[in-house]
Amino acid sequence: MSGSLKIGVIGANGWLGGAIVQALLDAGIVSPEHLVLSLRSGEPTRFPAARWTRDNQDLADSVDLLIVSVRPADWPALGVRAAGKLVISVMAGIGLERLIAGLGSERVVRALPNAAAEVRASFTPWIATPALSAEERRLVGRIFEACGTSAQLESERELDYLTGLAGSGPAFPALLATAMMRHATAHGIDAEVARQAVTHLLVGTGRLFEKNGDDPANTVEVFLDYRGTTAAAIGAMRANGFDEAVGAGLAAAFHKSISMGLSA
Ligand SMILES: NC(=O)C1=CN([C@@H]2O[C@H](COP(=O)(O)OP(=O)(O)OC[C@H]3O[C@@H](n4cnc5c(N)ncnc54)[C@H](O)[C@@H]3O)[C@@H](O)[C@H]2O)C=CC1
Ligand SMILES: O=C(O)[C@@H]1CCC=N1
Repeated sequence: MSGSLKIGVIGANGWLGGAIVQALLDAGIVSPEHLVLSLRSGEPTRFPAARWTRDNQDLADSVDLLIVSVRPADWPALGVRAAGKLVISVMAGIGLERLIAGLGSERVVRALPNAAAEVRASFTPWIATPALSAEERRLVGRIFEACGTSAQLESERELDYLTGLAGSGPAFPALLATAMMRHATAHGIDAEVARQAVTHLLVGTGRLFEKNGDDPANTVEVFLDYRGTTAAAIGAMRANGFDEAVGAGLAAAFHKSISMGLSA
């Protein structure tokens, strides 16, 4: 199906849409002359060899695969019909039923990449309607493997849950890093030194997890065994509600994913 596959991306001037387009080009899944990209206002800043348009219906009519990457609040006004087309939506919260009804296509995928698609390191859960063929599912897998790694799910409830854990995910280590930097600088540590420290600890921990393929809880246990500084810190963090705060945050994202879909 790929090679001469024509791909259209609505919202390609945005953060995630642009990251996906770059990943598709880097992986050779599409060539620039087979890309049709849309933007709402201004001038395109990237992908000069692609065809840019402001006419989303013309874009949908011109391509084999349509990717919708506008914000959920912009979905109701989009009004694009894509009967007979394969469509991938990366919008948080908009469920398969609404996508099928709005687009007029039965071949729809809901996917939740994250911001790390920009560096080909997104984990992307996705779910497809039964109408997708095995070949189309392989294509969807290839697209999200180009953005990092991916997993096809069986239930939309899992996708709603993972909208927080995976889609919003990079924001949470960033939140931890912000709290650590704030504390360090309040204790007189130079801001640039603190920034380097938290950046390397996030990158380094991620690499260790990848290398060991281990349950993160084992890493925590190994550190607790020293009964030293780390155990003192973890004990104090847990006594102050660390686990409960993370759980409440993920539950809030799960509920928001469902409620956004009802209101958007
Ligand atoms: N940024 C992220 O980390 C993630 C984003 N998402 C989802 O991806 C979607 C896009 O998010 P971002 O790229 O972050 O937002 P963004 O605001 O950077 O990009 C959205 C783009 O869509 C354009 N747009 C809006 N209406 C349009 C229309 N009618 N025609 C053409 N273009 C139009 C906007 O001008 C903007 O450039 C959202 O639905 C979001 O829920 C999902 C997971 C992660
Ligand atoms: O925050 C949101 O609503 C989604 C998930 C990450 C970006 N957009």
